[in-house]
Amino acid sequence: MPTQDQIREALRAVIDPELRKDIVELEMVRSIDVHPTGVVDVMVSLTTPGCPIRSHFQTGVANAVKALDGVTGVNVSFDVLSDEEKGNLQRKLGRGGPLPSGALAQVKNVICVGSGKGGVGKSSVTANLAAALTAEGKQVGVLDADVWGYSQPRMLGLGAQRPKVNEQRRIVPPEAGDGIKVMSIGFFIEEDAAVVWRGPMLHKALQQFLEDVDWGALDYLLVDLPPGTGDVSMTLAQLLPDARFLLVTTPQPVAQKVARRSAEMATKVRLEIAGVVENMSGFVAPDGERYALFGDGGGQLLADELGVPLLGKVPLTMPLREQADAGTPLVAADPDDPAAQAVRDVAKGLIALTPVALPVMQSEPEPAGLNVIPPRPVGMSLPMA
Ligand SMILES: Nc1ncnc2c1ncn2[C@@H]1O[C@H](COP(=O)(O)OP(=O)(O)OP(=O)(O)O)[C@@H](O)[C@H]1O
Repeated sequence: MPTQDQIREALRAVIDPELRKDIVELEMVRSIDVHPTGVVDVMVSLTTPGCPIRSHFQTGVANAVKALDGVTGVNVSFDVLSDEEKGNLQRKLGRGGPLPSGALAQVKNVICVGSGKGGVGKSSVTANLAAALTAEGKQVGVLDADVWGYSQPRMLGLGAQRPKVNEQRRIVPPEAGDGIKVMSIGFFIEEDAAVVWRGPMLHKALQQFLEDVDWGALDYLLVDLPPGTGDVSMTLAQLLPDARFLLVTTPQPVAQKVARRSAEMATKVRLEIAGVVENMSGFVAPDGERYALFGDGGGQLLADELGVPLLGKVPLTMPLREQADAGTPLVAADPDDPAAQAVRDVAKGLIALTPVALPVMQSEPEPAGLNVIPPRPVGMSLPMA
């Protein structure tokens, strides 16, 4: 059976990726209890209750302790450093200013919006959902991670913007509509220029969007993923372990099958699936008549298969497309349009699903052998105004 000291020593392997020091040195290990059965309880103190890297700590601690001889199980729980402890930590780190808790430290919920295939309206749903959440009084950011088919700047009316850098050397996201903070690769390259980068370069760009952008306090950060299950989704899953996944599909059974692959990917990388949105769910003619152009029921089928809620069925309406092209989401321009109403329902459903506060959590032991902390490559430099 390991002693407390041996466990503490093993926990030096768990690094806070933002402060770049191990959790023992940072005095974030609140308590260690070793039970005669070989079960070890570890409590870790976070700098902020909404700490986006919480599950990294959870996995890291579980793996580090489980590797010790005689350990039969690990329970990881969390609390938050007191103001005094944070002050001590600040002094220890030799910083006068506030604790650098990461660009996402004040982001309460990260929702990745994905789809199995392109063209199902994932970007339109994202832009309108951002407007709908804003209308519900939430603070919202949109990260356009659809690096090859970025469309958020256009859909949110920010086409020609160039982000600036503030005094803290953070990128300031341009704001759309009622204060929706937006970041997109589209801000950094010439219009219609093909984005040829991939692999590590992409990873760094996304990382910079997450870590070096001054997102500030947000209730929701919506991430518009590229279609499918490629590199970007995997990278983001690694960088955003606490994100949840919102799956957009169309009513056809074919689309639903493809979307399920995305869901499987999300599950594999341990992203929780929040729900399904069925888009292009019938065409509503100007006289209000509904025609099921793409069939019916695909969204519900997918939601049932995944055991998650169908959060909305967004019909095809011309104004949704027109407003996207004009740069004002339909939800903001005409909240009573049937498609806008459906997206507003999705927003309400999402809010209802979202835990409000983060109490002290008790977690199940994690399986061993997982990647604990994502690599933190040196930041790449994006051209800025
Ligand atoms: N409910 C809808 N009613 C009318 N038009 C829609 C609807 N949803 C999406 N569209 C239109 O369909 C086209 C594709 O939508 P969008 O770009 O949002 O899809 P996407 O899944 O994000 O595509 P990609 O994967 O290529 O990024 C756009 O022209 C958009 O305006």
